[in-house]
Amino acid sequence: GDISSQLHGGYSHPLARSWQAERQLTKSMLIFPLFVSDQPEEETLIPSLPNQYRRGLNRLVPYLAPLVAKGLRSVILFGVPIAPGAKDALGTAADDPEGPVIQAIRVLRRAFPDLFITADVCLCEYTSHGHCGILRDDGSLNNALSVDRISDVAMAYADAGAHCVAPSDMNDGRIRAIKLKLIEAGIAHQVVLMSYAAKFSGCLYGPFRDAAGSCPSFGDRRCYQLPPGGRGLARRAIVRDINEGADIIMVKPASQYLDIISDAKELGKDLPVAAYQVSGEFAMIHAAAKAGVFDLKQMAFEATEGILRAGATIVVSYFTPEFLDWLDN
Ligand SMILES: NCC[C@H](CC(=O)O)[C@@H](CN)CCC(=O)O
Ligand SMILES: [Zn+2]
Repeated sequence: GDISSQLHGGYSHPLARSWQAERQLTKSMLIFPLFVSDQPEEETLIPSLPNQYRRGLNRLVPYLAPLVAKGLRSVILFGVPIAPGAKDALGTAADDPEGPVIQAIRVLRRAFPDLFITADVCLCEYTSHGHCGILRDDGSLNNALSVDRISDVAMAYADAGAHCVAPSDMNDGRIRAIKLKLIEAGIAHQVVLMSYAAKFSGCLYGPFRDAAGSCPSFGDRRCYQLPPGGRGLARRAIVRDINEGADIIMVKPASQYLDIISDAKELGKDLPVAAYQVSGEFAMIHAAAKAGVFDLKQMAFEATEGILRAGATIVVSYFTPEFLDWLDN
């Protein structure tokens, strides 16, 4: 055929094939989620989330030290208060100075000075009703009270030393509220604000909710997480959060929402875009590999490289420990 129809030569060698990718997965792109329990000695496997554990404060440093030595650069912390009576309608335990997240921030900052510590900011792990905010009597979210509470919790984590706060609540206006409080406190210059800007309601969070005990006690999150079909709504939420001061835009889940990641990169071309490969995606890959559908490592790479191809340069991934080994050889 004519010259322009010949493409095979351009990817005829493994290195030439790798050159076709705009973005290559590196260890520094990975953020590793950690479930921190309020029981200091706990180390409990989470059955629905392969190889993931709920760990108490005293178990974190021994677990992370070898990972940091292998090149772990960043973690995101999720507090799991399992002490009886820890939960109430306001999620009071979320910013308890003796609570799991604030204590873990302090311990990890001391133990691993170079580790980038992100604190997830939400109330669902701490509220008796399991929703990501404060409710009205009719069960709907009270936006003003929720935004004020979420931004207070973000400030508590920033004050404790978190390098980054990442509100995963999806209340309207929480990015602006957090940014304003950071500015008022004079620390806006030293805290990264990562917004879960386009976070969709769906069926992919089950294993996380098992791990974090964060299932809503009634109803669902459809009135505040985005409807899976809402591409325009996601674009509007992304633009809104960029304008409210987000430093990083996150899309979640990832593989079922690659178009949204691509939109986020188009709308936020001057910001880093993150994507969260959520618990359901992770568990699905493990289950399929166990069922013999494909090789686990190959699929972990294929799914993650697809997330990068869509435009993400930061990936929240439960595969992080494996990638620290896989990316070395
Ligand atoms: N704050 C919401 C937590 C939310 C799950 C949920 O909607 O319950 C995600 C954590 N940010 C789940 C993450 C995951 O499934 O891995
Ligand atoms: Zn939540």
